[in-house]
Amino acid sequence: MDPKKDLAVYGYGTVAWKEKMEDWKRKQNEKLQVVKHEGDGDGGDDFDDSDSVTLNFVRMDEGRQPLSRKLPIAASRINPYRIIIILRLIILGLFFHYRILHPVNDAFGLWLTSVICEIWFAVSWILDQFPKWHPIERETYLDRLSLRYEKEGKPSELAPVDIFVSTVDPLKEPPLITANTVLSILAVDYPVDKVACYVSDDGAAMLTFEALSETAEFARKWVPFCKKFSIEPRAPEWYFSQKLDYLKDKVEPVFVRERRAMKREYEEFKVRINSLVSMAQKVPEDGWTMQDGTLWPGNNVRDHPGMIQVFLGQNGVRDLEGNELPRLIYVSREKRPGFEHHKKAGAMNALVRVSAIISNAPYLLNVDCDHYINNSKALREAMCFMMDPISGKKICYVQFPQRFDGIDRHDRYSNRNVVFFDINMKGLDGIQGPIYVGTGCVFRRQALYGYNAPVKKKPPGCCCCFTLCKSGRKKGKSKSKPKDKKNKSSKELSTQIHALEHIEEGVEGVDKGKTMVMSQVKLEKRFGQSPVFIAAAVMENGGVPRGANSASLLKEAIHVISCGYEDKTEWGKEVGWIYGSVTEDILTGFKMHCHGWRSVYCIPKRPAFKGSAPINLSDRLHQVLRWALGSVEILLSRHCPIWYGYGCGLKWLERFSYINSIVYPLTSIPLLVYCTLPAVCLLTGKFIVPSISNYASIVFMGLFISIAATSIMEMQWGKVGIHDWWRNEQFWVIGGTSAHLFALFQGLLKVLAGVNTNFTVTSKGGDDGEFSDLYLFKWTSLLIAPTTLLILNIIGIAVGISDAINNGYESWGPLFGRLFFAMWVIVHLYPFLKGLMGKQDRVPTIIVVWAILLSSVLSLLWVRINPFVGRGGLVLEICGLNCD
Ligand SMILES: O=c1ccn([C@@H]2O[C@H](COP(=O)(O)OP(=O)(O)O[C@H]3O[C@H](CO)[C@@H](O)[C@H](O)[C@H]3O)[C@@H](O)[C@H]2O)c(=O)[nH]1
Ligand SMILES: [Mn+2]
Repeated sequence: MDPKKDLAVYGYGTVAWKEKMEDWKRKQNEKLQVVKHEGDGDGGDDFDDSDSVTLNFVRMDEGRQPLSRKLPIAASRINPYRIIIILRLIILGLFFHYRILHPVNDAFGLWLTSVICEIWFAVSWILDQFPKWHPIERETYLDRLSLRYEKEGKPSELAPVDIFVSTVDPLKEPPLITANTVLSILAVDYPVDKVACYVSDDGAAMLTFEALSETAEFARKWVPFCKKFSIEPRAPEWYFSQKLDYLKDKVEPVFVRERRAMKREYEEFKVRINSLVSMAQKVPEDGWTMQDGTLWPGNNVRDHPGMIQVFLGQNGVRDLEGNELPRLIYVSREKRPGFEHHKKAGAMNALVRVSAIISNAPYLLNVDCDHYINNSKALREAMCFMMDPISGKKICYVQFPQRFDGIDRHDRYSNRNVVFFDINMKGLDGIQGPIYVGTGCVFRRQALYGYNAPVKKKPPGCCCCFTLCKSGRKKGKSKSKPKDKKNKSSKELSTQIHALEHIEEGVEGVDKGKTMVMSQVKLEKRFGQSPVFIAAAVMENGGVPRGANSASLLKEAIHVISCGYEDKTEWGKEVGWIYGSVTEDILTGFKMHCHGWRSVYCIPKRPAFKGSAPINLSDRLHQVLRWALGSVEILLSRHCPIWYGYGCGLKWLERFSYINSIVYPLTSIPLLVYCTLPAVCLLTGKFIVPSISNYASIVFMGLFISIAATSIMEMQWGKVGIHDWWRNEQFWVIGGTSAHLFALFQGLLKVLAGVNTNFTVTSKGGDDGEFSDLYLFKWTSLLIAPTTLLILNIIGIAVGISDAINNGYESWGPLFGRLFFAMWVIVHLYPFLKGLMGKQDRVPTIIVVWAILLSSVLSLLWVRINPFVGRGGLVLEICGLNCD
């Protein structure tokens, strides 16, 4: 807490005031102690009026404290880290100075190629490094949240949240997994009337529909059980598979009994779901029919009407204990041939609109169907930021890290992504906030509508305003008189982003003034032709407009999920999830940061959400292929962060990071080249550096050490283990030489030839055995490049060593560098090699054939052409030194 700023905000303007307050607080505390003590003494509830007033004061005071706090990384950790970064930068300069002035005379091509690669690596290092300059962590105070918003005897004032679950293919995303996610949502620790769960079914599958119906029924037993015994996690599959001895600390017998009964109930539920799944295996000739005999409207996945079904939260359905349940709503948006549906982003936007009509909560949480709530207080954690009266207003979303279940112990393919989630994202949080990663993220609804972040304004009831802000003063006027718009200074106007020029003042004052300012026509152009949706969209604090009956609302809800609804509107361009990339997440978050919002990274001790990840090599490569492809799509689009959105709220280090997250597929080319160099060197006996001087070896060593040192220090402040770090390094090479490379070409194809990109959903393993999936092998052309690299380098090593044996003692010295270089490639590709071998320690023949073919062709070509070996004319003699 910054006393100068934050205290002023709370109305304690001066330091003297603050001291007085502290003094008062201390006295009150002492008094409270006494009261408590006496209370204990005569066993009594004999608080008199003044005592309870005191108690309330203390509570009120606590309730007024900020709901969260920034924890900067300790200076003793971060300062040495920064020094090393600067040193590394200087050494890098010296390194290039040397490299460029010392070409290899007899292998000029080799030298030039390697230097070009190194320059690219250096650039991408800078893009990656500097956003980590000022990492922070955060702490939340859930008790203060509750003191402030859940006053005893009054209805809870916590803000409502609409929760979105996306699912598309019940075969790859088993209904049991989706059901678990939904159950964990329905049982979340939050007032039930403030939670609504929307499940988007992009596959229009009757299986999903029926599984959801079963889930709703089971929730009536499951939810009261969770709440009664405060169990964690509230996804039954994961709760019951926890390997802990719940009988150890002599738990209540009631609990033991009910747990056993519940476990049986869950088993039965599972049987029902599984039988639904097995029934869904073979499609009847004339399509599916529902239980009441009518044809399932979604029989044609690409051509079906919009469907909405409210499962819970209406008609007085209650749980077994008679309590209300959160709402549960099934939504499958309309699909027609000839209409682009925009994959997940499109599905999310449909949900944004449906939910605006049905519940219109001011906050949204979105999760993938496999990301269940692992910490039932997750929503409260997010609210500690969003509902903070001072800092909350500027926050567009609270992102939680993705954590995973069911990953092999060694995390062979770096599925956990720990380096990204625990180092890079913390770094970003210190700038303008983490990027959005597609799941486990709580949004402010208004931020999704494409508004600008609010500008700082005078806090209400504060005598000593800490900033003077133009817009804050002007607002009062512009509300009453739209004409005043012209008076706005042009500077202020220029900070507004093009698409929003006609919208006054961002989010604030939506309730009161905006409807008047913005004409209905403009709103319709922006949000589409639904008066009900528009009425909901302009309400800053959510809530459903009064006087609407549910039948007409449902009709409107169907209207807003129709396939043509978004035509000629700003959906996907300025509003909602942004279209144009299969990694819609990066783009959507980027747009918000461009509007000046900040996001927050929240890492509760108990992970808030958990999901699954593909653990076999082929699926994993396809996943990173999709991610990289999404990045290339952004790179080549108008939203490319290199060009887009200057003069708006995006901070430059934040921009660096966005640039980094979309140009990384380009690194695959220099990486591939660099990984073939050692083999080339070994085969030709040349090297990328001339035999080096003492000075050069010091620079090289320095670079090496500084690289190691920055990594080690990052691991320290990020609390990442060496193992996770190393997996990340390895996968950087594996992904870089395969998936990223492919993505680059596919992305170019898309732009040049208009080939459409697919969203290949990753299959979420069912509950089958222990990591059997890890050894699953599926042939994919993604495997060719890394395999070739591996074989080339192995051949290189063999050739190099046999050469040295032939040529005697002296040739071992220079060989050393080359061997080291080649080994560097091989150890990075090692997990890949393991993946190729599958379980039986045998590489599938097709790969061996391909790889041997390719590498021998390359080696032969090599001998014929030999382009890197120096050609007299080209040799530059710049330094004139003859080092040996
Ligand atoms: O047409 C589609 C395609 C996908 N999805 C949903 O998108 C989600 C993510 O798909 P998944 O195959 O699990 O992708 P991952 O690579 O695991 O997902 C990460 O990366 C994606 C971006 O590529 C983000 O959308 C995800 O939120 C993020 O978890 C799933 O819930 C799908 O049901 C749809 O709703 N409609
Ligand atoms: Mn996933």
